[in-house]
Amino acid sequence: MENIMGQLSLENVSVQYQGADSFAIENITFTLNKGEIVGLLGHNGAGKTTTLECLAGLLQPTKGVRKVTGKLVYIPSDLYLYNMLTVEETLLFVGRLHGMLKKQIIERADFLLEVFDLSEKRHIYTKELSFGMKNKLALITGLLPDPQVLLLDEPMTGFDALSTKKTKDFLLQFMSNDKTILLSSHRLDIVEDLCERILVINKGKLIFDGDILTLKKQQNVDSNLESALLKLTDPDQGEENSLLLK
Ligand SMILES: Nc1ncnc2c1ncn2[C@@H]1O[C@H](COP(=O)(O)OP(=O)(O)OP(=O)(O)O)[C@@H](O)[C@H]1O
Repeated sequence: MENIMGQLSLENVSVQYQGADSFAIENITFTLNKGEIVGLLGHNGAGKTTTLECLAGLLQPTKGVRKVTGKLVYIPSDLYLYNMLTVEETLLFVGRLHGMLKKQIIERADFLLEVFDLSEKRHIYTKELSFGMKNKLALITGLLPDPQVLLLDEPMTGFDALSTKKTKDFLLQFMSNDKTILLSSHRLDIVEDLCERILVINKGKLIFDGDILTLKKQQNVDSNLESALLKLTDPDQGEENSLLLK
């Protein structure tokens, strides 16, 4: 891989958790290029979070190599927020961890709080936010340092319809600045709206890497990503599925 900012890859990566008798993910290989927004799909326990944590550098692969260039931010699905900090204090704290100046943090926070309709909550303790608002703040903490690579695990859980629409629009706008996003979600409507390319993990193995349209064509499904995905991950089709990997 050339040293292009915003590129990331896993090469033959396997992870076996301590005490486990099998791999959580096995022999995973893919590259994401600058400017791509890619969906990471799979059933519960398939290995999506393990893959994201590997890319984020939080988990050391048992085997294989991880390569990332550029500033990367990972927002887990259950990001811990300090209860006794206000929304603004949380952003000042996170911004400082990223080496940002106070003026920079406040400017960017003003902008992002406005985008995500949280301006009125800036002096509220995080413990007083609703579930959806906490998840919005988690996403804002990720966007605050303007990373080149964003890894998102179920980023819009608890968002209402308008917030989901605004967030999708914002992420597409964010992408036009040549960012790279890997988005893990069970919300297939969100994935279809944002991503052309998807990675599908099934029982720890990458069984599809390609365009959503290609998957639908291969599975003989006209319009519905859910049906195509269910056909792909149907255990009875396991043999055929391994042939679909590009
Ligand atoms: N800390 C851990 N220790 C041991 N096993 C783990 C650990 N974290 C995850 N696993 C196991 O690794 C496998 C993959 O889990 P992972 O969390 O990556 O799945 P996922 O695709 O993100 O699932 P979900 O959609 O439910 O969030 C599962 O079998 C899970 O039980």
